[in-house]
Amino acid sequence: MKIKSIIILGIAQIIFKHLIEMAQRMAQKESENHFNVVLTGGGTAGHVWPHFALFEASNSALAKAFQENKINVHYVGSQSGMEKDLVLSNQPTWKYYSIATGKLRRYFSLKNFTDPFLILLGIIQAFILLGKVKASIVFSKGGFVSAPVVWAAWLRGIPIIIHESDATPALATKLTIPFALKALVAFPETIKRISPLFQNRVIEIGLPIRESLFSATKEESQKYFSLSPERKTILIFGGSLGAQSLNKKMFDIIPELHNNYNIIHIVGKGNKFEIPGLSNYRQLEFLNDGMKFAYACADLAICRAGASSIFELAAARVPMILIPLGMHASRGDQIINARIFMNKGWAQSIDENTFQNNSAIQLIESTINSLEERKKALESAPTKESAMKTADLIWEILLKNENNK
Ligand SMILES: CC(=O)N[C@H]1[C@@H](OP(=O)(O)OP(=O)(O)OC[C@H]2O[C@@H](n3ccc(=O)[nH]c3=O)[C@H](O)[C@@H]2O)O[C@H](CO)[C@@H](O)[C@@H]1O
Repeated sequence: MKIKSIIILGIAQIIFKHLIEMAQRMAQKESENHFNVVLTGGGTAGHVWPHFALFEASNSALAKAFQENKINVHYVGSQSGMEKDLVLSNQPTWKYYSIATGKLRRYFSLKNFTDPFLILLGIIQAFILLGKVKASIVFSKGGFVSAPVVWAAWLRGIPIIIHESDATPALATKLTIPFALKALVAFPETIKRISPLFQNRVIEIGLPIRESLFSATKEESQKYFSLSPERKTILIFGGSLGAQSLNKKMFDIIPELHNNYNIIHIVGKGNKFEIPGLSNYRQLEFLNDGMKFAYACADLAICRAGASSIFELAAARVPMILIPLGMHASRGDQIINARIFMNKGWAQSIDENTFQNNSAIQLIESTINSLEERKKALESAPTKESAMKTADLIWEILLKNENNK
């Protein structure tokens, strides 16, 4: 009886030891294979969608690892910026965290006295958060929310990659580049605008574009908007927030354009305006997944010259008339973006003050008469390769960092 108990106890001990070892091995393997990728960027959609593109890049190791649950994605944005809505409504498996944000203005505002404290609070919140989620890497797409996250990541010694979409570096890029391991740029022209001190970390990579944007056909898109397949379609939009002054100019000429064309007009949240009696005119505030239908059925786009919009349109081979946001409301980034696209033959660019009434209609008509030629010129524009290149670079740095631990 005693011998029997000793044998049973012995076997139980062996099984127990084996189970513990197995659990330890699994935990070790889990931590070896698990990365915590932290994404940040916000304010407008151009600072958010490129993140999505990385995880849609088919065949990229990063996207595959994410599908195999080897990557946790954590998004750090603001409490009220549009990044929150876009992430929460489109990415159910990503975790969203908001931090305090403050703006660094180059003009007088009473908020200039309080915002530095918000920025400091944002840095502290981001520092705690990055530790809590055990961040393996930070990828920043710019916007005011991103700088505190990058600074906090630097304090923690986490590798940082930043990306600038525009041809001229934004303030967030200038403030974060000293702390970044790599600074990616969409336009080759941006490189010369970056301080010589940081040139060694700059890589021209293009602009990551979501593959899903190209998943719709013209026919299904015409059905989606209930538009006549007999007519050419003009897509009008002013970036992700809409552009009130551009909308006003368009409202003046839409009744006449409507005689010959289908029109999809994205006016921006809160900018709806009723124009009665136009059966081939569709007015929307913002398109989420629907943007793929807008690109698939557009024969011509009339829009601002935000970087994501113009790279996406070029990739979708949609001829464009660009009306860049002027110096009165920006650092002039869109003017330069538009000029570069125009010089390459990928777009036409016109000053907002010159674009009005009859001359605007003439420009639109003449562009529609030369669509084939313009589409041909667009064949030299980049398509989806940037998302894959960016995702690969992030993956490479993740692995390298893991091996050096
Ligand atoms: C006013 C302002 O600050 N503009 C800047 C901001 O614009 P913003 O981010 O709005 O402009 P972008 O053209 O870069 O991006 C717009 C994005 O919104 C998407 N979209 C648009 C309409 C819609 O209904 N649904 C939708 O998803 C487009 O597909 C595109 O991906 O960031 C850009 C990138 O740094 C800059 O070039 C712009 O100068």
